[in-house]
Amino acid sequence: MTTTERVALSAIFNGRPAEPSRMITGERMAAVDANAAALGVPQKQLMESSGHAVARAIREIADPGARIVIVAGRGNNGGDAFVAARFLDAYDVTTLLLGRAELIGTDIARENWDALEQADYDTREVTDSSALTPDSSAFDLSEADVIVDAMLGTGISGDLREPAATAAAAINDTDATVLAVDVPSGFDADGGDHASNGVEADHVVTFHDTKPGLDDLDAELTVADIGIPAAAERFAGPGDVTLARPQSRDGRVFVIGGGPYTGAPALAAQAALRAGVELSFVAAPESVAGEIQSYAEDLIVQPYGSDRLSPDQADDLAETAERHDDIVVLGPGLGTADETLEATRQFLASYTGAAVVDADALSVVPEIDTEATLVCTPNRRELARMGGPDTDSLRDAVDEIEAFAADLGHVVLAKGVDDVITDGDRTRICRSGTPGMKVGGTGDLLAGIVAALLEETDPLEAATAGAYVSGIAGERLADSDALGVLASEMLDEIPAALWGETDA
Ligand SMILES: NC(=O)C1=CN([C@@H]2O[C@H](COP(=O)(O)OP(=O)(O)OC[C@H]3O[C@@H](n4cnc5c(N)ncnc54)[C@H](O)[C@@H]3O)[C@@H](O)[C@H]2O)[C@@H](O)CC1
Ligand SMILES: [K+]
Repeated sequence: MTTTERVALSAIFNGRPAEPSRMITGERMAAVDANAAALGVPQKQLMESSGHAVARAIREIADPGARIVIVAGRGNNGGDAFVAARFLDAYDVTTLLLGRAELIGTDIARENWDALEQADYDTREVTDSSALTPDSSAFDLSEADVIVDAMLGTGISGDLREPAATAAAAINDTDATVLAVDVPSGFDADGGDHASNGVEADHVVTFHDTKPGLDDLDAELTVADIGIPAAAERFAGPGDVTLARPQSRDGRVFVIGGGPYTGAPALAAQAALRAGVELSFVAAPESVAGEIQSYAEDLIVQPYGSDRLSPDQADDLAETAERHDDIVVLGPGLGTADETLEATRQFLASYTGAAVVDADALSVVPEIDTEATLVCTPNRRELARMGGPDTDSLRDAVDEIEAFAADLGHVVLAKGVDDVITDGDRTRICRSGTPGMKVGGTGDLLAGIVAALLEETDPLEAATAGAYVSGIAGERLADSDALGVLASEMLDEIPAALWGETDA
């Protein structure tokens, strides 16, 4: 079947006009799901939609009265199928759970299992997967017209382990039509690989968007709309934080800043430490190194012999950052002296690693060809000076900012009341924060947080999560009408904003 036919088929199932769907990884899907929950659409509601979509697909391929066997795992993929069973009263349905019901892994899947039991549906726990093999008399899978594969969804990677492996072999052995829920069990929705011992499906009903690699399988694919609001993808939320949250204390941030100003590099470097990096370095002129160090004993300040950054230091700094695989923050407090701007040009021309570019260093980015991976963090004024739109409301200028980022070839995090984060293709808006955060130093904080998150994830995700976390750090300090927040106070709130409950 061609992609166009698949899209057309999915339109029939969804009852909406065919439109080419985008691709989403399983990991990002979980983030969008968490964002939806924070917007008031809880996952149990999405599970209900998913189950309903599976039932609709079954009605397309099997006549009433047909024998349907659901083989479910103990995760949410199984939960979707428990829901589907309730929509299939016109069929002869048996739901098999691989394992014991007490071990169902999530509340929402368990609640849907309990509902089946209490409503007297035909449910069975399979504690010994050999019960499913063809020579077993315990359960005859071969009687099924349709087998629903709801063992494993987007929560897995690698070859199937037992009992799923035996069950998959038994399913593949039958002549029944196999319909997979979300992905065929064994399919890695992040990498697009299919385990060699995975389920071979004839139909796949996947949710929200197709997943990488699904289109290449020899199966009929339906993409079902399950009612996730577009805002769950568009607006930064707690799911974005989960994606970018550091899992271990790791990595080094290298702030190149200071000269005319000293607070800015110190704030950026401290924010990176608060956001999980192991070491935070500041390369700064000798004349101000002591002052920067005096703000925080946690920083490692590396002085160079001049009053301000100049081309003499550029190659050395790029070489040092690359040797240690540092994430660079370029710009805080550097000033706009000609020789400093020349030094930032030279640095970016030779540097090939990752960097957050902020403040005075931003103006050179449009003129420079660089192999570095950059996240540029302009405020309104800096964005206009770089050649982007000049606007009061970044949100109204989203399309222009997106086009600007596409042209620039780097991720842009434009800072305003609502931040706009874009790589020129994918674009997000961040609404967290308080009016009081319109104070000196919060931009430096954000640069440091994004740098730390770049250790963990890709530039767009790091910038999105960084913007959200910085806003939550501000919200934690003050009611939205309190205008006295200080960036230095926000530092202490970063860990809770990043690792605490962010969806309250
Ligand atoms: N994310 C979303 O937006 C939604 C997800 N839903 C469903 O939830 C599913 C994801 O659910 P879960 O995250 O609970 O994960 P799964 O239901 O995919 O299962 C995860 C379980 O598989 C086990 N596992 C991992 N690797 C394995 C391997 N190689 N062999 C055997 N077992 C393995 C893990 O221990 C874990 O218990 C989706 O595929 C979809 O069906 C839907 O309910 C609706 C919304
Ligand atoms: K599945």
